Amino acid sequence: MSVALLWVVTPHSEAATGNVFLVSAREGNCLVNSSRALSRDRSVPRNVVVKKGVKQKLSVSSLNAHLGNSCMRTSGLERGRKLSVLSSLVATPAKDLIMTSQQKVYEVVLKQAALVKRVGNKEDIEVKPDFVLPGSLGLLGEAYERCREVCAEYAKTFYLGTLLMTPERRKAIWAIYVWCRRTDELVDGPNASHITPTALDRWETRLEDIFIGRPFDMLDAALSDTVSKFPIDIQPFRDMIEGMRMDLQKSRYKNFDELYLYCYYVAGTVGLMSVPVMGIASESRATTESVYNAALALGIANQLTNILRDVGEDATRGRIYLPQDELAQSGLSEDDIFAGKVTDKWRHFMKKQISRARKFFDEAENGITELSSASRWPVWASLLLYRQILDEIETNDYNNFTRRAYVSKSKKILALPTAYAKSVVPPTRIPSPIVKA
Ligand SMILES: CC(C)=CCC/C(C)=C/CC/C(C)=C/CC/C(C)=C/[C@@H]1[C@@H](COP(=O)(O)OP(=O)(O)O)[C@]1(C)CC/C=C(\C)CC/C=C(\C)CCC=C(C)C
Repeated sequence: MSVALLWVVTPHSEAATGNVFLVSAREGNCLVNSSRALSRDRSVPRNVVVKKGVKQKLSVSSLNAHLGNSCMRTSGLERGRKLSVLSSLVATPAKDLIMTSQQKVYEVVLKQAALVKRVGNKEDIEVKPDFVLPGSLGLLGEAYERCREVCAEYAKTFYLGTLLMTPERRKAIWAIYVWCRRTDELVDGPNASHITPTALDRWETRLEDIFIGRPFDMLDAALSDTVSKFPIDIQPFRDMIEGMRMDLQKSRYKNFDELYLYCYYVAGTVGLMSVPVMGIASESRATTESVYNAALALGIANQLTNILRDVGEDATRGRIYLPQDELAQSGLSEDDIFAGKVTDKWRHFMKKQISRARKFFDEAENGITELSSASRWPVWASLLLYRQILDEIETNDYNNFTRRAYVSKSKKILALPTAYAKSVVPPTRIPSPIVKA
């Protein structure tokens, strides 16, 4: 993965403003809001303030490099390791035995949908204006600007799509994107070999701090502001970190149930984080749950596609993100994957995997139409572009061992007007079996 150079702000002076006191905890970009009075209660207004600093050229991975240092001295370490989604979802071991990963994840979907229903998710969501303290004028704006730059650098097409969204929504999506990208970089970036479960625990502590309005650095501050404005729950963020833990510990998946859970953790979560920002169209008659389910499906579809594209590359790292029982059913062994020979058995296996990924894309499609109008185009574009990777694997005669399936620039450009045409289709108006409760 390429590592783009980014401009980030490094605080260089301490600033005390009202009851919010920002301290540069070390030379790096560590922001600590010392106001312990800040409540966990989401109804209490939280001020996210970032400190003015000098610009320094850094990479995304170097932004995470301080994870092992003193900035993590704060309370979170004492809080101990967080419970995994499984333990939070499954009340009893007996229940654990009978629930599939899809059922467990669906409980998260219901929880997220309920939150949005409670808070309300009108298309014209009223976003609170930035609360700017004297001396911090525009710093939040600067934080979002850094997020915009990361997004524009790493995800060009998607970034263009976000420009169609309302300014508040697009800023929020950039902030979420940056947090996801940094989280992924922990286990997938150049410093990945140094990442330990403890480092991920610290990252989770930092996440908790973001949600209580105590951002550690500039980029965290943007997310802190975002989660104070939109009905976004912390669970999908925690779950993404859980996915990174899984990646550290596990390199084989017994069956699709195990793989599904991994895909939820690292990608389905992105869908759940994004919908509260994107908004559901006010005229939509679909249930909130069904829209969240579609968002989850798009994340799963993207991740399955990603896995199928990268089989060869992952194998060189000793990783096989494929259901082992299905490999065996097709008469394939691990050695066949490491040998990397395209055989009829492999083609047969791949056809089944591609067909499953396409089903998840199909499931996502209906949900996109229910999103607020300005959010539909970037999501359609992302679906069409990612789904084409599956077509390219077929074009490569299923050689995903030594050939990377890639969608040409011209095909990408062609997909954009198609995405636009799909995005102008209005949401369902007639009540359907999945009408809002
Ligand atoms: C419009 C849109 C796509 C919004 C999502 C924006 C967002 C917050 C993206 C974060 C993506 C990210 C960096 C995730 C970290 C984990 C990860 C890397 C997941 C893989 C993404 C692909 O990234 P890439 O091709 O760069 O992979 P490499 O790192 O190079 O290997 C994933 C495959 C998952 C991405 C998942 C999504 C984009 C979920 C999309 C779902 C929605 C936006 C919900 C839409 C709503 C409905 C109702 C369908």
